[in-house]
Parts: sequence; structure tokens; C-alpha cells
Amino acid sequence: MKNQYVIGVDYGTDSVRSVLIDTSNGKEISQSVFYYPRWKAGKYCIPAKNQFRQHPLDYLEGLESTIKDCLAKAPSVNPSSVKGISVDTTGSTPVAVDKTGTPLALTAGFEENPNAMFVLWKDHTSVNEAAEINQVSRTWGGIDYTQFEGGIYSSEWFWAKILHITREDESIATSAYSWMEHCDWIPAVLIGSDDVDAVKRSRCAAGHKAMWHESWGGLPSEEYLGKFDSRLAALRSRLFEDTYTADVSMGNLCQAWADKLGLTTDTIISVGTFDAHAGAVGVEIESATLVKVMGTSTCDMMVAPFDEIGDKLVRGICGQVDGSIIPGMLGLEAGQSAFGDLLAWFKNLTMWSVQNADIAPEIKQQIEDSIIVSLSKAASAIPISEKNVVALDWVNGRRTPDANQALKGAIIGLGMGSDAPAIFRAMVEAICFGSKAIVDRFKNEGVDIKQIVGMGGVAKKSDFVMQTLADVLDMPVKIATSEQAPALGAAMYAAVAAGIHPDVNTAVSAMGNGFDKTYFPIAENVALYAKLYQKYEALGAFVESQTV
Ligand SMILES: Nc1ncnc2c1ncn2[C@@H]1O[C@H](COP(=O)(O)OP(=O)(O)O)[C@@H](O)[C@H]1O
Ligand SMILES: O=C(CO)[C@@H](O)[C@@H](O)COP(=O)(O)O
Repeated sequence: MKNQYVIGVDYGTDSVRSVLIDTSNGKEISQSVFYYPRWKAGKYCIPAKNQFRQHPLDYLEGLESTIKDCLAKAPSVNPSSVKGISVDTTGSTPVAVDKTGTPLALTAGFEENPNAMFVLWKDHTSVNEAAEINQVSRTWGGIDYTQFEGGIYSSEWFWAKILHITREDESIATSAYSWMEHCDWIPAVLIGSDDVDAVKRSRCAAGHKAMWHESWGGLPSEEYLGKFDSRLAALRSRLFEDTYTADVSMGNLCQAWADKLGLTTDTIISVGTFDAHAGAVGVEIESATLVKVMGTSTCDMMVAPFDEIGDKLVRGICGQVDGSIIPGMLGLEAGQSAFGDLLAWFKNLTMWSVQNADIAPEIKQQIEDSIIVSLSKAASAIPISEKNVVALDWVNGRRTPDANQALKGAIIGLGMGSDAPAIFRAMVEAICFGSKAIVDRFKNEGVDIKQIVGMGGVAKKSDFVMQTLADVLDMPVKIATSEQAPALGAAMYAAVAAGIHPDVNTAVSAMGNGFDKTYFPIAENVALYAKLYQKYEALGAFVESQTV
């Protein structure tokens, strides 16, 4: 185990980071981050339409740059001692591909077509298709294929996105041989696959987002898919039947990428997975622990032994999938479509006149960089009160409980004295109330939660948000030490796939980085938030009743 290393590659919304890890103790040897250039320039996206697309070249350039940089920063690590690479990505982030598994945007004639690119998780252009999937699933007379995905299908997911693009863009409908998740495509590239039918697809992606379940033989039936579009039914046989957990090897690094990266073809590439699931492993998830991955959005992750959940279907979450987090256990996922993103939205709102003023770009940047921190400081000084402004966190729709991406945010209780910190405070409370709705749903559905573990950008950066969360949930919130938990979790999977550790639990024990801080609820605040939460619930019910 000594002197054996693995690389975890974590594709987030804005950037990809690779981390070189020592498999004996989980110590980070080096890391490197790459911001997607086309994405940063706003290309292929139309925020007003909720269209968010990413070009495959952003991903490939980031893969090469970050891995090479990691190795360059660790001259003492012999390339032949890099035993495995594992990749996690956002999801559901699918792309139309040809028979070789090449995204259509990398083929002639499709280079600038957003429909030929990855449809990022937060793209909500398929709200209508998701609604149609839900309606048909409940009424068509056959199996309800949404049952293991919380009973409600989301526009953030695989089939809704494929259906939308198939209908909208004839050129994609006719040229797409198959579709792949981002987390399946990168490992396939690394092993040099040129046959999409042979790619080992991620259990995590398939089970949580593509209605894949062993009990009905994999993906939903052609008959069901044909209710939406005959082209969807025809696609089924060109997708996949089997799925694999992230501790399984997909193959060896191919010669071309070994040469490009300066590694050897002995390096094992694991089956891909989602960032939140890898992150949960990276922070040592165990039964009765809710891991909250708090960044742009949240993913709220749990694992449970099969016999504990049995036949129970947890309503309104993003799915319960065999082995999606820890092989041999059920993985459960819920989440909020906007968490840090709500604060970022408010930051952008307050920045409008600065952005449009004749001010030097570096000054604009300085102001922008300081806004959330200064608002947090001022907002945390405002006493909690039932008279405060109340907001909803649904600016990007509601992921769970009970997905409804058509829902919008709202703010009530504004007066002449409602300044920016007062509204920012309501935003922070709103994202914490959204978290409480999820915790309550798990508990009401009989899933025990004994502790909360926080990780991700917001967990690391904001004492204010974390203390509010502990108070609203009335539970201690323990913050994981690792700055790069998804990449660390991916590294743990890689260490198993490469045969260094026998299973994920052993890898977690050897490579876990522990915890560095716990926020405890303050009794007085807990009582006040309990009252404010009722207002949040009432506002939510009203907004939902007014949403068509
Ligand atoms: N000081 C802060 N307090 C609270 N939230 C913050 C702070 N700084 C940044 N954020 C939020 O963190 C989010 C980014 O989190 P991060 O985990 O880095 O990203 P990602 O979700 O893409 O992995 C942004 O939405 C941003 O609004
Ligand atoms: O939904 C999932 C996973 O199921 C995430 O990939 C998605 O929320 C994006 O997460 P990040 O905001 O990049 O942490």
C-alpha cells in the first residue's frame, strides 16, 4: 500500500479539480483546478430560458491540464505508482453521442450546436417533458417507473432532457446513436473506448436519474417510452442494460492518454459516479448520517442497509439505489436546486448598478468578491424575529421534497426598513428551511437521522450559514475536514478498483480525513426559527397553489 497513489477527478459546475492521493492514509499530495473557459464566457447558455450547456472540450482540456499539473507538482511520485483514476461529475448531465461514444459536438457540423453538448444538471428546458413523464407514469396502466426516484421525475434528469432535445432538434434526433452521462463519458475516453455499447455505465447515474432498476430488467420498457415518442422507444436498445458501482474497474488507461498525461497503461480507470455520491464517501458517510453537500445546490445523501428500508419507497426524494454510494448498501439522495446559488443570485442583484457603471473592472471584481462576506457579517447581527422578512429558496425550482422545477422564489414582509442585509438574512434562512423540509421528509418516511455532516463550498466558507442550519434543524452540524471531499471519495473508489483496498469501507477507514468543526444548535434560536419555519411553509403552500 505504501507508495501507491490514485487520482480523484471531480467535475463541478464551474470547474474540474484533480487530486493526487496517497492510498495508505488519504493524504493529499497535490491538486489542480481548471475553470471551463467556454462556460466561463457564458457560451451556449441562455439563463433566462434555464438553458445551461457545456462543451465537451471544456471537460477534455480540464482533464489533461489538471492531471498533468498534479503530477508536475509531485515530482517525487513515480508515474508507475499511480495505480488508479476515478472520475465523478455533476448529473444528470447527459450528451448525445455517435456509435463510437463521441459527443456530437465533437463531430463535423455540430461543433456550435448547444443541443449536441452536455445538458448540465441545472438546465431546466425540459420542465414540460418532466411534467408529461410524471403524468404518463401515473396513468399509463403499467409499472410506475418513477417509484424508486421519489415518485416524481425531474426536468434535471436523463429522460426528460433526451425527450426535449429529440423533439426540439431533428438533427440530433437522427444523428444520436445513443446518450451518455458525463460521468460515463470521461472514463470511456480514458480507456480509449470507441464502442459506446461496451461502456460500463454508472449504477449511480442510471439508478437515480434514468429510472434504471433491476426489478424491471433495467431501463423502462419500450412500450412505456413509446408513449412519449417512438424515437425514445427505439433508443432504449442502444443505451444499456447492465450498470456498475464505482468501485469496479472500467479498464486500463489507454496508450494515447497515458502518453498525454505521462502515466502508464497499468493505471486502472474506475466506473464513473456523481460528485455528491463520491463526496459522501469522501466524508465517511455511515448509516443514520445525513451528508449535506452544500455548494451551488445541495445534495443530501444517506446510506442504509437493505433490510432497514425493505420495500419502503421514500416519497419525494431523488431516489434510492442499490450501491449508488457504498456498494452493498442502499444509497438515498435528496437535495435543493439552489443553495449557494440563492446567495449568488442576491449578490448579482445587488451588483447590477455596479456592473453597469463606468468603473474599472478590477474594482468591480473587488466589490463582487466582498459582497457575500460583508452581507453575512451585517445579516448575522440582525436579531431573529417573527417580524423579519421571509423568503423561499425556490429560485431554481424545488428539487426535493417533491420535485417541481416550475416553482419560483418569493419574498414577503418587506418594509421601508428592509435593507440588503435583512433580505440576505431571509435568503440564508430560506436555504436552511429548505434543508429542514428535506430532513423532516426523511424522518416522516421512517428514515432515522442521527447526525448531519456538512461539506462543500458553503459549509467551509460560512459560519453564519452553518450556525443558522444547526439552529433551524435543531441538530449539530459536523463539518468535514477535506476541502476536496468528492475528489477524495473518487480516490477511495479508485483505490478499490485498483485492488489496493478490498472494499469501500476499508478504503474509507484508511483514507478518511476526519472532521474539524461542529456547530451546535442554540436553544433560544431554535425556538424562534420553529415559528419562522411555519411562515416559510405557509408562503411555500401559497406560491405552490399559484403555480401553473
Ligand atoms: N462566504 C460565503 N458564504 C456563503 N456562501 C458562499 C460564500 N462564498 C461563496 N459562497 C457560495 O458558494 C457556492 C459555490 O460553492 P462550491 O462548493 O465552491 O461550488 P460547486 O457547487 O460548484 O461545487 C456559490 O453558490 C456561492 O454563492
Ligand atoms: O444532482 C447532483 C448529483 O445527483 C449534482 O451533480 C448537482 O447537484 C451539482 O452539484 P454541485 O452543485 O456541482 O455540487
